[in-house]
Amino acid sequence: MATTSDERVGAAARRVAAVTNHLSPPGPAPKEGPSSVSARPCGGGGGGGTSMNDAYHRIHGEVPVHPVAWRTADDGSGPEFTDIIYEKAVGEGIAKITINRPERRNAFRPKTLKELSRAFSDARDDVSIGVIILTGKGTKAFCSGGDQALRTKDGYADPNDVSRLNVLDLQVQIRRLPKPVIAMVAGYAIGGGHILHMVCDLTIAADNAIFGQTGPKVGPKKAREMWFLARFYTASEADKMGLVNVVVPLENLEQETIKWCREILRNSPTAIRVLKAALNAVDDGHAGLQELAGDATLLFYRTEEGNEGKTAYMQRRRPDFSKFPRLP
Ligand SMILES: CC(C)(COP(=O)(O)OP(=O)(O)OC[C@H]1O[C@@H](n2cnc3c(N)ncnc32)[C@H](O)[C@@H]1OP(=O)(O)O)[C@@H](O)C(=O)NCCC(=O)NCCSC(=O)c1cc(O)c2ccccc2c1O
Repeated sequence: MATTSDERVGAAARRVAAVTNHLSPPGPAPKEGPSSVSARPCGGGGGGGTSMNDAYHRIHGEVPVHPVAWRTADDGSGPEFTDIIYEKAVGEGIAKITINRPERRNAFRPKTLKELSRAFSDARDDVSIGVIILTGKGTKAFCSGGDQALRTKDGYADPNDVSRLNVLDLQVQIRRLPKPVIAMVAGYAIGGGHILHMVCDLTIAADNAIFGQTGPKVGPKKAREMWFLARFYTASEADKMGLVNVVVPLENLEQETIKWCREILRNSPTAIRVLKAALNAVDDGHAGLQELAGDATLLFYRTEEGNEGKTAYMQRRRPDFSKFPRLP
């Protein structure tokens, strides 16, 4: 039977209303904090915006933007940190790792990298932590790369130590860490410091950020331009070439970063873990696939079906997989 266009529009409107009613909570929108902003950006840039009256917002409420209370953290595995500040937010799943060498524009020396590695490892193992912020002390620099005073012909070395390019291990550690790492960038991100923000999952840049030299994530022509000409680029230019996620006024940098963390923390940790591995797998070749396959194994270990294999082995019997469906 033919339907008129009015009937079709009416039916579509009824379907939308039914879905909306189904999703709407009975009461007013939940409030999570003393002050809040929209959880989904309105318009480009992702920098927040006004509240929207859609189903997502009615159910999830606003993302709070009140400041976090930081407490000093320690991995308990070695000497006290000197080159970094390691903190965790009280009552929230956020860790913050700050390179603390502002007098050197937060250049990293091998000691800095060892401490960074310890902190990232602790944040990874802490199941209460869901997002990690990497930043630099002060507003002048995120990180100016390797400490040139400690550069040798074989890499970088602290006095009496062996030279090597030890930042490469940290890059891999961040890349493979199954939790989002957000670079919170004010001031310079140069050389090895630029690569550090590139290997983070997201970058929130202050409007005073300056980027120099790049990894493979911008278009290949732009990457070559950055490497061959060694120019510096402003936050707004970096934004245009997709090098950062959002640019915010310097005074709002931490507030905006925390808001992104809180928004991420509302989502499934397992989904985020697998998504990070899947997004990296394209560029990381076999190492990326190994990580993704490892995540599939982890999911399998957590199933009844996975447990049957282990239980049968421990009980010296054949495993019985007959009750598990062979899904199409
Ligand atoms: C970052 C700057 C553009 C900032 O300029 P600004 O004018 O604001 O500040 P100053 O230049 O006056 O610096 C203040 C103070 O800090 C010292 N300093 C700054 N950066 C470094 C540094 N990287 N190492 C050592 N010291 C630094 C500076 O000397 C001043 O000290 P005073 O005693 O004079 O007060 C500008 O500072 C700048 O251009 N910095 C150098 C940037 C640089 O060359 N970075 C190294 C790039 S290469 C790299 O990082 C790297 C490391 C690796 O481990 C790799 C491993 C494998 C592959 C590649 C690697 C790699 O590329």
